[in-house]
Amino acid sequence: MAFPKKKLQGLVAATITPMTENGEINFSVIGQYVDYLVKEQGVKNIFVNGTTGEGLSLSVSERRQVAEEWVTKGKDKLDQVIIHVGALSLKESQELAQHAAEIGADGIAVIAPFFLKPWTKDILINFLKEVAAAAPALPFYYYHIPALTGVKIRAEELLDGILDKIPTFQGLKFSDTDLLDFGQCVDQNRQQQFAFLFGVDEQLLSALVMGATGAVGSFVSRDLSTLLSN
Ligand SMILES: CC(=O)N[C@@H]([C@@H](O)[C@H](O)[C@H](O)CO)[C@@H](O)CC(=O)C(=O)O
Repeated sequence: MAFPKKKLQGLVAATITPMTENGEINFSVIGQYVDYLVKEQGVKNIFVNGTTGEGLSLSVSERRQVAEEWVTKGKDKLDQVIIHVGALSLKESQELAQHAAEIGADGIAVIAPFFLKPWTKDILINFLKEVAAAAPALPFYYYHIPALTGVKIRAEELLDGILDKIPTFQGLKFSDTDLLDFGQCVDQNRQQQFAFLFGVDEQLLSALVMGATGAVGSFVSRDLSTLLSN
């Protein structure tokens, strides 16, 4: 069991998935990418196969290979590698979660299924719970991004009692502009020590004031990492 694990906080880089001109994944540059993030940007946590990484446009096989390459190249250089394993198919999501555990990732994140959508909190939680159970030793993060999934269940509602359903739940990647919802998530879960990772770069300062413990974003810079480490 990996718990308790070091809390995921500060700046988390949402990595792009490098491609060749032919549309194949360019694995050969991932090692350089790790060095760039660590040495040039001062960032040691990454979020792989998310929105920026276009995980949902990759095949399951590609997602597995990309995840593995980041974990391998990040070994002894990165602090935490979080793999987004959300998918429309529960089985694919579970396969990716299990794979993330096998390769030694530090956590998994999952978005809500976005075609046949969960229409209640309980339906969504049940989906997330099944995915989390496929990797019972890995910290689990819910990736709330209603503008893209169309699943508008408020994060604050989802978090209420979540540990009873998902014991590995460690935090929230909040990619929405509803700061009232975000503030209520933070306020109502202070005792739980969850990670509250904000995902809308343009509103990060406001989110920090409201209690964000970190940020997952595509715009990373040394200035931001300094800000977040203070
Ligand atoms: C929708 C989207 O791409 N959001 C970005 C932001 O960093 C975004 O690029 C930024 O706020 C500019 O709009 C990240 O939250 C994405 C992200 O963390 C991910 O790749 O999963």
